[in-house]
Amino acid sequence: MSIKLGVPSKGRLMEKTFDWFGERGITLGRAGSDREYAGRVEGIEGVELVLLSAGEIPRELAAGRIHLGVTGTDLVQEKLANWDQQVESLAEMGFGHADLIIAVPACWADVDGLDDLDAAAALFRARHGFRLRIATKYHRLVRDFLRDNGVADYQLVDSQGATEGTVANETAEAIADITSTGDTLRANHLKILSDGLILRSQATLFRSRKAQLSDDDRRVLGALVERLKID
Ligand SMILES: Nc1ncnc2c1ncn2[C@@H]1O[C@H](COP(=O)(O)OP(=O)(O)OP(=O)(O)O)[C@@H](O)[C@H]1O
Ligand SMILES: O=P(O)(O)OC[C@H]1O[C@H](OP(=O)(O)OP(=O)(O)O)[C@H](O)[C@@H]1O
Repeated sequence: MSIKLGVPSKGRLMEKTFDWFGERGITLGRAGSDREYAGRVEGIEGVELVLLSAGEIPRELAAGRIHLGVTGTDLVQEKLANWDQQVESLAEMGFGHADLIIAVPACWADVDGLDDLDAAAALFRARHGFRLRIATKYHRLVRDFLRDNGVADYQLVDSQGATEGTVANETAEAIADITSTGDTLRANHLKILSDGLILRSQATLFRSRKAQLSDDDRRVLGALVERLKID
């Protein structure tokens, strides 16, 4: 047996994760070409690298198929009910920062915060006969946040990408999505609600609370955590 470490298989998160481990003396890399999803680990024995979609890492951790995994806090909290019972956050890694926010058309002069959104939603329903639509892929986080903030008269519509475009395309009136520079929101004439921050996310190293560990695995995990200087 060995400790399985799940890392995003492409893009910004993968490269920065490789750098983060590299700075701590553990070299991660692809086994072969850029297209190959097998990984290699140098600098520690008994650790196996598994390259996965960032969006699948939460589920793999919760199922216990990987012992450790790197992904965004947004994806863990969205995809796992009672996420902290299934995984433990070991280290915030200082990259992949993104804020999950609610945004509305910049031209909605009367809507600044959630109370205004609630009022606009009631008006919208009375006028159009259906609920104001909020496009998102973060259904759990958005539903919980709006419930906790007393906004009820809306419906979520699923958007798995290019979410900011749904307002111009008239498939939604508002959106909930992640932003980092704010460029995509500005380009699509959207503004963030003044109290519309749902979650601050960053890349995080998680440990599965569900994965089985042999005595050897426990030793390797202890050594790895020590090497990564995690308290
Ligand atoms: N513009 C951004 N700036 C910083 N972090 C971002 C940005 N966009 C996404 N992220 C973060 O990266 C993670 C998502 O990465 P990625 O887009 O590779 O995942 P995914 O779309 O679920 O993966 P896949 O397409 O392989 O299923 C999330 O945790 C998110 O918060
Ligand atoms: O604030 P910004 O720096 O402009 O970044 C925000 C954008 O980045 C993400 O999209 P991504 O590139 O992952 O594509 P997606 O639309 O497929 O989610 C996110 O969904 C926003 O659209």
